[in-house]
Amino acid sequence: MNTSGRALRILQITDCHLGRTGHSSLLGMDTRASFDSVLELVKQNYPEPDLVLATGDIGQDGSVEAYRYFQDKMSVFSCPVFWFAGNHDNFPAMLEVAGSRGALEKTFASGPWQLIFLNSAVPGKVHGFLRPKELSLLNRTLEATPDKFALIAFHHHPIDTDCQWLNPIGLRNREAFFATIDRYPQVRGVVWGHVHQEMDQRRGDVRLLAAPSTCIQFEPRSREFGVGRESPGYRWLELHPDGRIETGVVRADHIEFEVDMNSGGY
Ligand SMILES: Nc1ncnc2c1ncn2[C@@H]1O[C@@H]2COP(=O)(O)O[C@H]2[C@H]1O
Repeated sequence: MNTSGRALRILQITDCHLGRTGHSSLLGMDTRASFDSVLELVKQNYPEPDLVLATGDIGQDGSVEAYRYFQDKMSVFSCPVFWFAGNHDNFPAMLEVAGSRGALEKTFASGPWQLIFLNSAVPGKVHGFLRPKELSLLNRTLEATPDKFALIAFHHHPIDTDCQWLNPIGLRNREAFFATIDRYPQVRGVVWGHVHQEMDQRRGDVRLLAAPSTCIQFEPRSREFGVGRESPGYRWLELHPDGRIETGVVRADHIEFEVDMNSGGY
């Protein structure tokens, strides 16, 4: 592997839950306003990523307008922006707005790194599942690129969280996913959204990472659904030429957001 050169800088934004109009909200939070605040923060702290990765639940109501809003906002970045579906998304509407597969491509290679984006959404369901087609793409790509480090992204969590209520709605066939990546020592990271909170764990040499939502947060360590007090935010990742991943989460702590803290779900 070529271990010289600089790191590939990635911005991960996730679970934006954007709606059809400027008045759309989730549990009382204005999701366009919180998304805009997170992007303001990105502009100040991480203005020139090499790639933006939006890991699902970009829209809340499946409307074309929500994806248009997202796409317009992404035009501030001069780098490639990749997005894929979560359980709340509407793939045909995403495709209509994207105009071509461009932003919805499944793989991207840069220097010593190979990125693979999978669709874990199951129509009409909240939980995730990687269909044989997705696992086969994963397997094929990893087999073809043994000389590149790999980062894999999809929407649903492939490991349990410390929130009991979230565990049944993660990736259901996680064993098949891990059985696949265990055959490829070049895999260095897996990133996802869905859990509306930060996670950073390891499984051997593989970093397992989740990012906060750009809108409401879920309360960590809770048996039942609970809204978290933390602010919306984003994750940055730097993929180094020697296979190391540096990463962190930044939150919009300076802004007051309205959210219904007593909600029992949505
Ligand atoms: N009280 C609840 N109990 C279980 N699941 C819930 C509850 N409220 C919402 N959900 C679902 O859990 C999902 C977690 O993330 P999503 O934003 O995908 O959408 C959420 C809802 O579909």
